[in-house]
Amino acid sequence: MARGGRGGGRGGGRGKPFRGKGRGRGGGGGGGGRDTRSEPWSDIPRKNELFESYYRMGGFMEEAEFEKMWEALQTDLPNSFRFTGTKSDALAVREIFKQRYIPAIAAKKFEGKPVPPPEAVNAFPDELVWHMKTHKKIIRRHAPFADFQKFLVAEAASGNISRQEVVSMIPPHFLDVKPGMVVLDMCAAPGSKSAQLAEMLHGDEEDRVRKAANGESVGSDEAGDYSDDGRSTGLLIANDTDYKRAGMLVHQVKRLNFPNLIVTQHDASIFPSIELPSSSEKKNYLKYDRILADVPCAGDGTARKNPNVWQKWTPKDGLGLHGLQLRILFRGLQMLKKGGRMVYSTCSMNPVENEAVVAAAIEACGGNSKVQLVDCSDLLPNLKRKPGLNLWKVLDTSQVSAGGEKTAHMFTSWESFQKARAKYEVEEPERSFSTKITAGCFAPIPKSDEERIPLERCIRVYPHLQDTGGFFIAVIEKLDDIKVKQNQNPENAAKAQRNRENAEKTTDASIPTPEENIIEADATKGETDSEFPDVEANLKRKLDEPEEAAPLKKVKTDEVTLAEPTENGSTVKQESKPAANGPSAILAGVTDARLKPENQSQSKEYFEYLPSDDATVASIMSFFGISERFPRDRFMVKNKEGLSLNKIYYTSAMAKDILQQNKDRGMKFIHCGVVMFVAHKSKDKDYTHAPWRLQTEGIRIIEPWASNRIVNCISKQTLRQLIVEMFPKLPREGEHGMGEVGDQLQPMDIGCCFVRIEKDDDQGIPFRMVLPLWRHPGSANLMVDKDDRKAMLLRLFNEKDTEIINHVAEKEKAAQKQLDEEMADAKDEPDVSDGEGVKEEDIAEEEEGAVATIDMADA
Ligand SMILES: C[S@@+](CC[C@H](N)C(=O)[O-])C[C@H]1O[C@@H](n2cnc3c(N)ncnc32)[C@H](O)[C@@H]1O
Repeated sequence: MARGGRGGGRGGGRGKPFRGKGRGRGGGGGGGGRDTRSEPWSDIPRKNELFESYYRMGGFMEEAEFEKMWEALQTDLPNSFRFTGTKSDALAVREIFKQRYIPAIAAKKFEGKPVPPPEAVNAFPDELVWHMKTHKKIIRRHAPFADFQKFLVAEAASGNISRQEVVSMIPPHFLDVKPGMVVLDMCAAPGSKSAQLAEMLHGDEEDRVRKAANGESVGSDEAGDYSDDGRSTGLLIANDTDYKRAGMLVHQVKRLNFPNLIVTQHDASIFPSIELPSSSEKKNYLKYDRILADVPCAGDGTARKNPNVWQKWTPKDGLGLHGLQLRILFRGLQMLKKGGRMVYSTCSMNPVENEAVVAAAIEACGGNSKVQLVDCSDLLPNLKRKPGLNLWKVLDTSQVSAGGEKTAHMFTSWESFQKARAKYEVEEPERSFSTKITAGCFAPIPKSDEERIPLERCIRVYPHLQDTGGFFIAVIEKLDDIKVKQNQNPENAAKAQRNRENAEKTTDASIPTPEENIIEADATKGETDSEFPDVEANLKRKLDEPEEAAPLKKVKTDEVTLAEPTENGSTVKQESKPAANGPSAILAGVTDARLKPENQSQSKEYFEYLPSDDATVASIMSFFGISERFPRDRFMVKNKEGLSLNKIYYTSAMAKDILQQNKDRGMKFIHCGVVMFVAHKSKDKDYTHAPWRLQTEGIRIIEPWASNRIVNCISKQTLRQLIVEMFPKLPREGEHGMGEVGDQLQPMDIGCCFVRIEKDDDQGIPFRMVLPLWRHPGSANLMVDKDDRKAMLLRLFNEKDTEIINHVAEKEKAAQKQLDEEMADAKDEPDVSDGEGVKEEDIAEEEEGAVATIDMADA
């Protein structure tokens, strides 16, 4: 259902996704600071000796592998995009793209050489993901690229194409989401993966709803749970802690028109337990079938598009983020259902942010018997990948204030690090070691085969493997409830609290001071595992520019105990004491946040449901002849008073349960609901019996259940007329006939209608569309804005320069011109023309059309 009218676009279609500047991964953590990829940065040398030395020396990959990766990092990242929406719709748009643009581009030469056309990325199924190596400058300036670029921009604005980095598309594929599942995206902004997850949850719902409305049976099968009369019963909660980025997330997911989607703004490491209605005294909390933790990271895998990596990356970034990453992953595992699946991902290649986090989280959960890494070699089989690491070194990034030979050191185990620290405590007490290094940063040393965590099941995607960015993915399944550890001994509790505070400081201090960026250490021959030689000069490098403020500052751990919400909301207690500086200490505050109910009053959004017998809803349902089977109790308004004033939204049953049950608990819900009806304000008494308009956003949800106000547009030429003319005339003295649509509209009352356009291969209509249309007294107006009309003309008719005609506006303009001229010509004359030729009715219609256009944007 989700997507809207599927005509000009998918509901509003106003947003221009993936354009302009956005902040990079991590919202500011290390290399994930401000993303300047849309700015020219060819003058920035792709050099960062720290980065190079760290990856060369860390034992993360073979020398030859490293060389290939390094070479790839020196080159620009191909542009990539994917076709979005239901599979059949996505395939249809892909076909237009393939047939119309690929041959023309393939025949093109630039400066005498053939230009490589866009290519399907074969790591993904059905040729739905493409990338293009041709430089943007060529694409923008030269036909046929310019035409193709126009198509890309129009379809991206309409929501049929999504520009997204290839590697960023991988994690949702490993999550194996099916309709009916409850899914949480913990760090979701700007929302490209949330969009993928929503599509997966949505499945082939629209076909099923139509079948259900026609009386055919649909329900649950292997493909998913559609038991809500063909609708997918699942839910997606997309969360981000950062206020601004959460705003971007709302903008992005609003376009999906998915009634099963809630956006929240919480710190994922203390994500609140969401209450569900309960039939008994016992509290009931939401647990998730699937969780994505695409965590903030240092982002060195984005070096091909992100100059910050070259300018600012230090090994300190990853170390600083390890604690937060671990807390987020652990919190996710707590909230996962038994049998559920979680994907942890970063766009960093640093094991401290990757395998170390995964291993520490698995250990903290109680090992392989509780949560286990999944072997995903059979998923996306064409994806070129490398196994996760079982061994790596951890760099001590501290500074030695005393003189002496300055060398940074890498350690392979927590023990050797501790030993070195102990030695220096005696011999050189002023020598400091990085406080960010914890036991969990090191590769685990298993006591037995059974205990061994098969980290090779993690997935590493390196830039040179298939010309992408770098990425890390781990897929974890929850086998059993996690019995989490808690200190009951007050001394231990106090210690854990101190450790927790240190861990917080550690995380918050992810913005390095200039001194901290100077990695210097005395040689500790024989004590450390290896040295990090020959980087003295670059280690002393100063970072003058402060990093962008990181959302990480918002990390708060309000609770001391380790707690997993159980079925009854209590916490599971006590097992053993945490090792100081070990993962347990970092995790000591991971639980659901204590919600403050008063937060609710600060919330900008109200979500008030209308009663199922609401008179306004009843009149709308009756006007459009909506089947009794369509639920009446899921309509919502967004004002405090709960009145149906301007807009009526629709949500799924589960979204409603959650919003209502948690209304006064202090949850920060910042978006939910698809706008379904908008009040049609007019002084004209003719309209008062039909005062609500259908909206592109929600039209596909309700249309299968309608029996009134349906107009079938059969001919592609009629459709073209409806698109090109803003106000085509209804049949009247042979003027603007509007074909079969005009005939059907003629006997109808004034008000809104559904226009159905069925898929028709013979005519070149690639998929089914449903669009709202307002029947005026003498004309009709497809309620689709100009940009979407242009996108439809390009997609369906391959017309790129056709002007949209607005007879009413033209007449009004002509009348005004005439009026101005007459006034100028006859200053002495007492009377002026009254704008002959422009009928008042037409002006009114134009004004209403304008209102409709504005409202569709759902400002
Ligand atoms: C790598 S980005 C996520 C990208 C996103 N998954 C996508 O595909 O569009 C990491 C996000 O984590 C957010 N973040 C940072 N700390 C967080 C925290 N403690 N809780 C939740 N989100 C956090 C950042 O604001 C940032 O948007």
